[in-house]
Amino acid sequence: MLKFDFSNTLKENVTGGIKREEINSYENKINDILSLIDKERPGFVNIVFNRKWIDSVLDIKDFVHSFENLVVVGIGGSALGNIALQNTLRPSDWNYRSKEERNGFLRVFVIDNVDPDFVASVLDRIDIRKTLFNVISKSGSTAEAMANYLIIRGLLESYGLKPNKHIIFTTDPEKGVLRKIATSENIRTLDIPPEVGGRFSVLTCVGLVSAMAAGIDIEELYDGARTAYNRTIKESLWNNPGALIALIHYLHYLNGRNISVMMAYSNKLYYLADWYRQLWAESLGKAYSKDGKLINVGQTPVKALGAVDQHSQIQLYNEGPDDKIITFLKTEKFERDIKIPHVHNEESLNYLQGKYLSQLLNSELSGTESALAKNGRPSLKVIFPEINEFHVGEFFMYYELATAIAGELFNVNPYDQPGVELGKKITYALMGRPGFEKFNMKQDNQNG
Ligand SMILES: O=P(O)(O)OC[C@H]1O[C@](O)(CO)[C@@H](O)[C@@H]1O
Repeated sequence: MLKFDFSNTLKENVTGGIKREEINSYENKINDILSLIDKERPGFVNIVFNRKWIDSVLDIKDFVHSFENLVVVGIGGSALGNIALQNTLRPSDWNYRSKEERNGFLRVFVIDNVDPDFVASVLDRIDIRKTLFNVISKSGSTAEAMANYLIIRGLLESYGLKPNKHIIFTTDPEKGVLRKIATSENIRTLDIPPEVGGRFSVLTCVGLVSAMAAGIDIEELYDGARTAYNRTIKESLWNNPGALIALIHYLHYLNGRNISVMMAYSNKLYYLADWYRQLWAESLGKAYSKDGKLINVGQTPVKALGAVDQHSQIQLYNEGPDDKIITFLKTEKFERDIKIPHVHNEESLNYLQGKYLSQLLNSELSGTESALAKNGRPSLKVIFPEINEFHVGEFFMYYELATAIAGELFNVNPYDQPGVELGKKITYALMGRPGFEKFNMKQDNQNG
């Protein structure tokens, strides 16, 4: 199981920490929240207790595996889970490996942004005839996903390839333009459960298709997620990582720590921090409380990579404003390791020669953690015994649950995102979409 270390968030170890008694005083409230969650079973929980989503993906397994490349087209919650799964559970050179080295599994690319240089570079790299595109959009209307869909569709047609042989849609079961096109053109579709928001959707078909395509064990992901759920619902507060993540972040926020840094000491785990950023930001950054009061709450999630950001951010974290709570992600087992050879008879290099890179990286984590603690700065640690499907499934569920619990503590609705709508409407107006003319308030500023 994933391991957690909350000791450096506590007053007894770190001057800026929280007192145990303060945490204990929330025990009843947390128990009430957990009972509510177990009673209501939010959509992101229900999916892992239902085989439907795994089965619907397995139904198209042969079709998916008849291709060499899978390109996911989507953005935000329709992309970040895919990116996290691929980068965490596949080696970083996966897409450069030969088919044999990939054991016949597909290369996976994700086109999220509408940066033309980026989109062109992905499309240049793949043989379109051997490529399946999974266009993912829950709403079926997001401008970036739709634009990139139209581009790949145009490309397929220019090659004389039938769209319904190269595209699948992952979208709402009823609503949206993708559903409409799918019905009229007989394009394969997978459903996103309407009650699961994009940032909570990684374990729906949204993340499962690309995972299966790359040979990731989707059953294990689910096992890990279910284990995390059961532990969160059953365990008492001090043995309950999901509840403690939420409560400790909330209490530190009340003490002025309005930034939540997730710092991974593993390039693979870094992509989980990217996924977490959307989850924590969109879910908890809200203007209004559930009872309609203007509160403007939210903790800004920041991602960082150890040891790289020790040489960029750590000065600030140690000595700058005391406004951060830091989460370290650590792995106890790297897939590979490299021994640093004895090359020089040189005193100042002897502490490195003969050691392993994993030892150096994890020592750097300990050094950073201890230095922060000495400076009174709180941190917690999530420890992966190894980076595998089970633990990644656990991680997703713990953080989704922590977000739901934090939503109750902050008294906000963690499942909506009204703040992204206005910008979307202005974009539609600038691009000339009928019905949005009145939002064209930025026209004068356009193009400088
Ligand atoms: O899956 P969709 O509907 O295209 O939405 C993509 C993303 O856009 C948002 O609605 C707003 O950024 C996110 O919540 C969502 O994950």
